[in-house]
Amino acid sequence: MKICCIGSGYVGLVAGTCLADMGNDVICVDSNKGKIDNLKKGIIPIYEPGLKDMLERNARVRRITFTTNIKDGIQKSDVIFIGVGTPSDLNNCADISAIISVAESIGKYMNGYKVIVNKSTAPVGTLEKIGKVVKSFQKKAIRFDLASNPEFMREGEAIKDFTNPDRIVIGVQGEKAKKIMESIYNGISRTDKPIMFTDIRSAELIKYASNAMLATRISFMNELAQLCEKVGGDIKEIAKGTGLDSRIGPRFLQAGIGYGGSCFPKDVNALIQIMNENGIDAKILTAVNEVNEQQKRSLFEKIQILVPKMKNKKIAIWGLAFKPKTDDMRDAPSITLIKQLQEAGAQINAFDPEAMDNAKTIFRGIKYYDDPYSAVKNCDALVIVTEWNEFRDLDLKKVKRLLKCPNIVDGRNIYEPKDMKELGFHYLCVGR
Ligand SMILES: NC(=O)c1ccc[n+]([C@@H]2O[C@H](COP(=O)([O-])OP(=O)(O)OC[C@H]3O[C@@H](n4cnc5c(N)ncnc54)[C@H](O)[C@@H]3O)[C@@H](O)[C@H]2O)c1
Ligand SMILES: O=c1ccn([C@@H]2O[C@H](COP(=O)(O)OP(=O)(O)O[C@H]3O[C@H](CO)[C@@H](O)[C@H](O)[C@H]3O)[C@@H](O)[C@H]2O)c(=O)[nH]1
Repeated sequence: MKICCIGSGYVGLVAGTCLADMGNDVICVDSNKGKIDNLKKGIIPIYEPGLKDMLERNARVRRITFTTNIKDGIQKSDVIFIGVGTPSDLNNCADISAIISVAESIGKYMNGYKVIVNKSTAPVGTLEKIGKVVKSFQKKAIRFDLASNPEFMREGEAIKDFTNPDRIVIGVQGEKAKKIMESIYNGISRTDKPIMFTDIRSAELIKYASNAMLATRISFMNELAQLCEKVGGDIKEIAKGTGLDSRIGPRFLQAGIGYGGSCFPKDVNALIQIMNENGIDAKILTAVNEVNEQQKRSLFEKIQILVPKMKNKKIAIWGLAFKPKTDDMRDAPSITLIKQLQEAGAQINAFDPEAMDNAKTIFRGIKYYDDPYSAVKNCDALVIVTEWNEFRDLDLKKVKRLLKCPNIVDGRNIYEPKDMKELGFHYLCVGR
């Protein structure tokens, strides 16, 4: 199948590369010339395990190519995947202007039947808008079909999630487009993963419902963690004990410093706005959001317990990315924390295995270090913000020797409170 992926960000690039690896001919289009120039040279704009190898393998045989020429991409393809960004606008609604601009180009340049597939997360009704815009920009009537195929990949696990997903959701009308979509995902469906065909509006809502449900679980556990800190109890034991109920399941029950990233915060907000616009008071999701904001701020309050006067104190931070195995800083809880620390007059020493280059575009006045040990030297406290695996096995006796004061605030519960006490740390974590 000849496929064009418009938007070569996280989703477009990972989906495009995997689709090429499944035997399709893929053209990746992006309006950002610098990004495309780099991709042509094999420079990948994101850190995603496994992506570089897969991309190189497919680029070598030209199964995947890159261009800024959207007309070319559209005309040479049978199926067009839209994967452009849908950031929050000033009212916290999803801004779909990039999708609409792509729809205009598709209408203008299409030269034969196409299946137009939206992969970007967008409000219910967006696919119908895309259809109207495409039609209104056509010079003569050319048939096309529409599909909503939301993407559920997680950053850091994106290749695995795309090639071995729990489900593939496709909202589509018409047998022809359904067959084409089925054949694209044949490689995946053969491994017994179900393709769920549904109506277009349900497909659009399934995406928001999934992210909002997961965010709800996290906020619920974070609120319970606050209770544990008042009355005793260990939130990790509570997650384990409740997660053993097969109706609940163990995943996405980790209390921490609040959810971040390019999806949960913006998608929860967008669903709240969609509900409000339709006269529904989004009580649950409003609370999910509020608990998350509170949880992000709570880390600073814990540091203050150990370091009451923050002015000119040195605080080491391990982990800046919103989660491990990515260099993505979008809506990372580290941004809230570092702002609070800097306002209180603290100096920041930071280390992250992958996200420091991106962090440098966000923060001012921070010192970056090449390894976790150098970052803690002479600091008044160490704060664990992202649970990179490499932080779990470090020499904590060495960390204690290097710190000026043996204070650790562990926002991700990666260590055991009992072990830390035995090692002589003043150790605060979340809900235990
Ligand atoms: N990041 C994720 O893990 C993830 C997972 C599932 C779904 N999503 C959703 O997928 C969509 C894309 O997310 P992302 O993280 O890949 O975004 P991104 O910001 O990383 O990438 C979007 C890309 O689209 C390009 N673009 C914007 N307007 C364009 C235009 N008119 N023509 C061509 N290119 C254009 C940008 O230059 C950018 O490279 C969003 O709706 C997001 O919510 C993201
Ligand atoms: O038990 C948990 C699990 C996650 N998180 C936090 O939640 C955020 C999101 O994590 P995760 O879902 O792993 O990362 P994303 O890459 O943002 O993926 C989410 O958002 C994507 C974009 O919509 C979807 O495609 C994915 O299915 C969905 O998991 C991060 O800040 C995590 O630290 C917790 O605090 N506790």
